[in-house]
Amino acid sequence: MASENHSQNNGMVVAQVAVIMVPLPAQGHLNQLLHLSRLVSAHNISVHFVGTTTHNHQAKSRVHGWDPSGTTNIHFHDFPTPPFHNPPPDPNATTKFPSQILPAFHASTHLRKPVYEFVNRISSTARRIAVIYDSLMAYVVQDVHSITNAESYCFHSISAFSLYSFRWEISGKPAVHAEAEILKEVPPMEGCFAPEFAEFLKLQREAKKFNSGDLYNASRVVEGLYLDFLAEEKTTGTDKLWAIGPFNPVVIPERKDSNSHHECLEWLDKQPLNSVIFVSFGSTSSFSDEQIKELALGLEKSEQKFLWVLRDADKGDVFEGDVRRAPLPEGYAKRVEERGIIVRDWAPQLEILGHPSTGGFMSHCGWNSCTESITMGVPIAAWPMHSDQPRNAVLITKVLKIGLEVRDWACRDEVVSAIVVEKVVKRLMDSEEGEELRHRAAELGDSVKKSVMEGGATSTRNEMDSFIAHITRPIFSYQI
Ligand SMILES: O=c1ccn([C@@H]2O[C@H](COP(=O)(O)OP(=O)(O)O[C@H]3O[C@H](CO)[C@@H](O)[C@H](O)[C@H]3O)[C@@H](O)[C@H]2O)c(=O)[nH]1
Repeated sequence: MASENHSQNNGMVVAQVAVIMVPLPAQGHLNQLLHLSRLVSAHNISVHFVGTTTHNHQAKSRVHGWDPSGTTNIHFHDFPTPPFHNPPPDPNATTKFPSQILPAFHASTHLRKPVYEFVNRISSTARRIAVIYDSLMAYVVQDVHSITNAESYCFHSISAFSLYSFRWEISGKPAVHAEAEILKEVPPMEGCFAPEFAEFLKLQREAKKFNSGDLYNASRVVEGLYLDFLAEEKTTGTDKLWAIGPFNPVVIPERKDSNSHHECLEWLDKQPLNSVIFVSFGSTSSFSDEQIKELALGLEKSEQKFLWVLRDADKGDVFEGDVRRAPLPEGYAKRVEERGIIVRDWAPQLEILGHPSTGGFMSHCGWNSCTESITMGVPIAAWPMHSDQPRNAVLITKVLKIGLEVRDWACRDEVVSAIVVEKVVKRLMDSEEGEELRHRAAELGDSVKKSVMEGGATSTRNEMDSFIAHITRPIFSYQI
């Protein structure tokens, strides 16, 4: 059974390449490498997704837009880790960085030995092994370079704009190219991370021994300039860079039966075109009771339709322990029932953004949320909370001009008032300015979809083909 990616060797079928994904155990990272697994496996390449038992389960149970269990050449490999502390998030913390998941990150360092052994075992089944690892999992894959037919590719889970602007800030903000003057408006990284995260970052930096190329969940249509800057820099020890995003499906499959989808989609079915603002803050943000009350009142006063996902940030292990159910103002659900719904569980975000009734997205600007919204052509009301999000907010509102600011990062210690929420929601959903943003977002979404589906010189499709050609390139052996 020899095929494009397989050949016969003394009667044994040997694949040209097998790919091993090593994700960081946090939803926004698991999600991206799982989506990438789908894209790579579509090239008739076996993909091995390795992780802790609980996080592999999390990744599979939450994915939207396709079904990993229906894909025969994606294989999940679950590895145990020692038990880790699993505290709930603190909704009242001043820094919003999700420190509660750091014990899970540290527990994942125990994967170093089992992952090395696994790659070693798999290395005899293919001529080449391509290990694609999250830049925050360098520690785990550091021994792989001793396996002669293994190469490793570093996946950067944030936008090219954010990554470049972080590096620019760290290198002392040197003079910038005229086209990149906007970098001067990016807020400094103070307040973006918890100090304890530095230790984990250092571990990764020190372990990064070799790198065969960099992968980005980014599209040249959206971030071409910053991808070029990153390519020029070569700071990661390689001049190979592929911009193969968005990883998320760009077309949502049709819904089959009512049992297989979330009820909020049926509610959306009944709403007019572009009439609903989707409000959701990813998997790492928690709001204080006071902030939730202001947000609730602002949405109510805006008199716009809304679909609000109100849930706390993930714990390190999402399947263990209680989850806080944040209170809403007295009688709120009843008062807004004609216009809004509140979802307390995991919502099908990609499908919501792809629904024709969704006309705006109030988001914390995590990179997955940004790419999903850009792909589906939905403008964003930006409410950054931590990490790369203030940078993504600048990309969305000032570079791409497909969004408005809700939370001014400079005032991040203050509660965002109901009045601010009301005003921004009205501007986005019920004004000429909002219409223009929706128009621009739709145009960008179309270009991104074309770049994935139709190809062209600087398209995602071309870059993906180039990456696949690179990892499946012939292997020459010389005998003297
Ligand atoms: O009810 C929900 C909530 C979230 N999601 C999905 O969960 C993901 C959330 O990812 P993202 O938007 O990137 O937010 P975070 O979970 O906060 O992501 C973390 O990881 C990202 C990638 O590094 C960073 O950009 C963020 O700042 C960081 O907080 C997205 O795919 C959403 O579609 C759902 O499907 N349903």
